[in-house]
Amino acid sequence: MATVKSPIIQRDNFPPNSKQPKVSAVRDFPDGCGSLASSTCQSKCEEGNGTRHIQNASILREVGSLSVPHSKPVRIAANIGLGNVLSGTRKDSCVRRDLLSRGIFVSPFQSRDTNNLNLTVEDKLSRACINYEADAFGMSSSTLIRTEQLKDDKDSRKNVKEALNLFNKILNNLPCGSSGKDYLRAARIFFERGKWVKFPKQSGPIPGVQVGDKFQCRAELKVAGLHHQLCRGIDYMKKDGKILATSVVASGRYQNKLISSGILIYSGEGGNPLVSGSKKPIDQKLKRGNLALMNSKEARSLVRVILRFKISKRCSHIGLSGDKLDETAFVYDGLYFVDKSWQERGRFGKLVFNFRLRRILQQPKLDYRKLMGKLKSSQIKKVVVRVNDISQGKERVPIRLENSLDEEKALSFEYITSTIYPRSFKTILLNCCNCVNKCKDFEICACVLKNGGELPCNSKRHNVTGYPIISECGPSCKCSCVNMVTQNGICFQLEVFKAEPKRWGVRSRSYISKGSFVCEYVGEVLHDKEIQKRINNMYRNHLCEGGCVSLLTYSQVSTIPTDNFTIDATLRGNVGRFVNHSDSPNLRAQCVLQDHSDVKLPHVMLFAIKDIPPKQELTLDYSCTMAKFGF
Ligand SMILES: C[S@@+](CC[C@H](N)C(=O)[O-])C[C@H]1O[C@@H](n2cnc3c(N)ncnc32)[C@H](O)[C@@H]1O
Repeated sequence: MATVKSPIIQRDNFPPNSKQPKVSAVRDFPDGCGSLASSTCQSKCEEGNGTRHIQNASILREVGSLSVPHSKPVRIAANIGLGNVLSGTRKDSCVRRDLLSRGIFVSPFQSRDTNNLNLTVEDKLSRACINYEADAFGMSSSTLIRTEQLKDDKDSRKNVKEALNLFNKILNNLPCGSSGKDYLRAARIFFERGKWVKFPKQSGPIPGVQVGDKFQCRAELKVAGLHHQLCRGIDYMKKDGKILATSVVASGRYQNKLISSGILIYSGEGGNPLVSGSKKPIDQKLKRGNLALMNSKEARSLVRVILRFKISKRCSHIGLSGDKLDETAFVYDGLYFVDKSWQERGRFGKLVFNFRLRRILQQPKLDYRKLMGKLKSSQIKKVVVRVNDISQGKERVPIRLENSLDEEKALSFEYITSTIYPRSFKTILLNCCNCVNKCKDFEICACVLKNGGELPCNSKRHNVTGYPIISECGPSCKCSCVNMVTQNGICFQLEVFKAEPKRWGVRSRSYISKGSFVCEYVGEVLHDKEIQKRINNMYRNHLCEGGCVSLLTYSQVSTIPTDNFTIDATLRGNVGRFVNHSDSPNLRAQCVLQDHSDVKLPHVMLFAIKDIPPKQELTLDYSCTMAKFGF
């Protein structure tokens, strides 16, 4: 086992016990200057054609709160004429220092390299960097370029996407929720299924994963093969009897800092009372992750860096004023190598290991300002109004309402969870089956026989029948089988949102897999004559003012002749009343009998006919329904 002595450095700017800002690790520089920004150019650089100021190029950006950087970014390459330095005609001491500090030796012979003659400034610099990095990792430059090309491998990317899709399906089939525990459970199930084997740990790029890829949780990082640890920040593997770091996650729990020039100061693991498992602060030990990073420095091996973005903002809530909205995203920042390590006293006065990681230059740059902007605008900025649960606790899962366009709240109806039948309707209970436990004997089970001798759903509770009307096992059945899919209520995190010009619409915050039960279309069952009366009187003004009515006629969704009844969800209904029409819908209506046996007035249940990714609008084909009443 390697023993590495590292100097203990007491940094003046971080005295023991001093409060240092929490860092989630974000840096910010525009295209073209990020990887070239110097950590050694302090504040000014003299240039041949005038003095240029390089402001704050070396400032440690404290980025825990994802604040916009203090200084304006600088285009150092353009400002100080790197091309001339590389070709040896202009001696800019600042740039030379910068390149040398990165270990890039600018050879005076480079200018005589005939291959270099037609190269642009950037090409020259890239070439110098590739050669340097290839040397550093004991690879030829062509090896390095080949590994880069792997990232474009379409099949690998497809594989990673499929794996993540499956993970999300599992997650969304869990009994609701996307908490940390659910992520862990979903990851366990994902790997237990055996369809996907764990990627063997490897250092360097992961085929199919590209710089800038976003992940919602650590479990997704594991599924993609980027970082195998679900809790720890440093992942490592054994190679030739030594442990080497393969990836690190800068999540903000330790005092990591990202310097604007692609340098991450990564704090070692252990001894932090803020992290579960460590009760009181102690000196960090040179073992596990810390030892792995130390060995990686020696071996000059590549380390993948994943940054965690956390955006916290108060948003306008109804009922819960000033509620905090936290969104997290893990972003793959690319390959780094460890070039320096030291110990210093951390904020709890104990010794911590620090590792300086440098980003490999020959990688796509991340535009952090753009990324942050995107995250903020897509997740937070737009929320004008949010109601946490329009069902007010009546549904198993809260039904959120989000309006990012104006301040309307769409609450002018009564939320009900079961369909209201007309007074004249006489409930005739379904015949129950006598099965015990599961309905297995399809030749005897009365419920299965009503469905043509087949269970209408599979073990995943997905609807698999082509029957126009299905019978579920009812409340008086003695079995406890899967054939009660629609009786458990809504399972997905449905969200009502303002969808101009259709006004309100519905989407899911979680992934819905094909065949899943989404929700019932709940409302008042009324005769069409009564509906027409309402349209002519009660709804008239409402319609004139551009409002919507929510009607679903039985003749539209059922092939069985009905007695002209319609479900009106305009005044009383559930989330189903917000499902809009589409010619290429992702939901379909299925007639279901569960608590009564009247085939003319079944429950109308909405099932997914496609895999539906989160945030995609849920739609149904109901054009004829609207036509019936002249819309
Ligand atoms: C069941 S409601 C759907 C929710 C409705 N958008 C709302 O804001 O309450 C049906 C009404 O929505 C509107 N709508 C539904 N789908 C639409 C579409 N594709 N284009 C325009 N309007 C639509 C029509 O006014 C229709 O009468």
